[in-house]
Amino acid sequence: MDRIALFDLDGTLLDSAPDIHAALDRLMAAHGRPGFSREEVRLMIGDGVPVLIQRACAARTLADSPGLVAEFLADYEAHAADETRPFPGIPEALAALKAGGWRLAVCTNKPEKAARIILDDQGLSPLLEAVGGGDSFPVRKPHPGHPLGILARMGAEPSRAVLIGDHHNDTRAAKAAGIAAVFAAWGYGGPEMAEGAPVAAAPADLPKILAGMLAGLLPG
Ligand SMILES: O=C(O)COP(=O)(O)O
Ligand SMILES: [Mg+2]
Repeated sequence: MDRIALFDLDGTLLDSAPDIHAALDRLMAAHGRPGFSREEVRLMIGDGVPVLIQRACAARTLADSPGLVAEFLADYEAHAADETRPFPGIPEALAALKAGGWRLAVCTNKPEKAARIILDDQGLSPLLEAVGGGDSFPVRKPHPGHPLGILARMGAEPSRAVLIGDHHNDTRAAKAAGIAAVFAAWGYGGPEMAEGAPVAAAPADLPKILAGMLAGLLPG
């Protein structure tokens, strides 16, 4: 019986804010602007890099442009795995799910190239069947076409999947796609972003919660 766990990346599998913050502050400094606090950066993460840059530019009265996005990405890709690490308990939770027969994939608004750089660096890529980034499809979360596109690549049914994420973009994409959702409370989103989805307090809780949800999924 097929079962698929789709994981969000930033704030769910990875504590990636330190490297995003550092690259964003370098971009601001290069353009004569002050940097941000870590909390400010966490609140700007979730809608992909173009929106991150848009938000940062708006906060620093800097003209937003595709050039700035490219400038950020070139720097970020070179430093994406400097300090970024899986949250404590994530490697163990992924290994337990995999051993329990779950097929694992990533559904992130982070650009696919940067996502793959970190997943390779942290040795997580061999556990994953697919990685769909914010630039891998014509749409991204909260659009349901993002997780549905990944499931289609895997030849898998939405009714057999659970999407685990830390942002309302995750819970909304899952709901619109007919995919079960779990909210990752250890991430960057406030508790209101669960929007009614079951909440996992820590990565170690995932195997049990997902096993319980599987019982509620359609047989097949
Ligand atoms: O890069 C972002 O803004 C968000 O990425 P995520 O979808 O993995 O949380
Ligand atoms: Mg996230």
